[in-house]
Amino acid sequence: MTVLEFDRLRVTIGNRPILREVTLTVATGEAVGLVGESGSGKSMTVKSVLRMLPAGAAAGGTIRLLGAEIGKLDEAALRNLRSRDVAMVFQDPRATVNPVRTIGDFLTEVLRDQGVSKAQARQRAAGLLADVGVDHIDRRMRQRPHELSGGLLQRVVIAAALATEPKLILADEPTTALDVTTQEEVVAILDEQRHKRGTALLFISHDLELAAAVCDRIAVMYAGEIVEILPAARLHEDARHPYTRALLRSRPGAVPPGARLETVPGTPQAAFDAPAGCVFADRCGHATANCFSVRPVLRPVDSGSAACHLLEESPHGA
Ligand SMILES: Nc1ncnc2c1ncn2[C@@H]1O[C@H](COP(=O)(O)OP(=O)(O)OP(=O)(O)O)[C@@H](O)[C@H]1O
Repeated sequence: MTVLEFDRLRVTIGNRPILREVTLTVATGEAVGLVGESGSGKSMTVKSVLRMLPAGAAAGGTIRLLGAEIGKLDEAALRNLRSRDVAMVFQDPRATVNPVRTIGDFLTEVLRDQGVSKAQARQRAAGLLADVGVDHIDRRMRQRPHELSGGLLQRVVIAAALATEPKLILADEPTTALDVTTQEEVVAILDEQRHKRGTALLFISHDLELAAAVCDRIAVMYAGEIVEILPAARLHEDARHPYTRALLRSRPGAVPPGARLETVPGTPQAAFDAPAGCVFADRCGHATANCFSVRPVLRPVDSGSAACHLLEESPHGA
């Protein structure tokens, strides 16, 4: 069953295109990673799901969440989805948790909003903290956010996200603000808990390898478009789009220690000044005249799909 479906999602701000024809699905219990460089449109895609786009933004195409078309929901239905069926985890836990309330109040409030009694809410909150690996639970419940490290606080945010037993978690760079060891621990907790509960996950990251470690499928974004979708387990073997391959070569682990690291040539493009044809054409070492004039669409390639003329049998078929 499909939990979330983007069908040719387009977003513009003023008359600037931000997202162009984003088509992607997330199935029940599936984890999909949305990866790409800064400005590629990952956050805008996620914000579209709960109609949280910035003022002045307009969306086209359709998004279906648990069968409901997002654009057609009234405010009450949207609030229900936000408070019950979909949870969000952002980069900075300190921006999510009220700084003057205790951790216990923060968690029990989420549960009380679901109609759970006060005593039960405290018990469930303690259980959730244990699930995400928080120790000294009684003390933590009495503490305020500034008394907890970033990693610990992000665990609290994950506990709150799990509290409503959502069908889908939207995680936007949930570990970017943390140091590497803490990052791994927090990602492992998210991974373990969503597997245990069968929760679907849309995981936003600029880090391909991190996304591949926790996701079933990876969607690679560039300049407001998805250029490739492939199974995470086949990332290195099956990546075919020149941009995905360039990203993989530019990872620190891709070269032996001391060897010079490759970078993706050129600078990232924004959707609004992308060329008429392929968005990656002017950074691609293999582009032909066709790539600059005709826009490629996602087509099946190996175990996934890619939008690249060079991978098509008939280069003019797009
Ligand atoms: N409030 C806004 N007003 C106008 N343009 C915006 C706004 N927020 C983002 N953009 C533009 O939308 C495009 C996509 O941005 P988005 O934040 O979705 O990228 P991202 O891939 O999530 O990047 P990052 O990893 O840096 O968060 C960028 O070109 C960005 O400059």
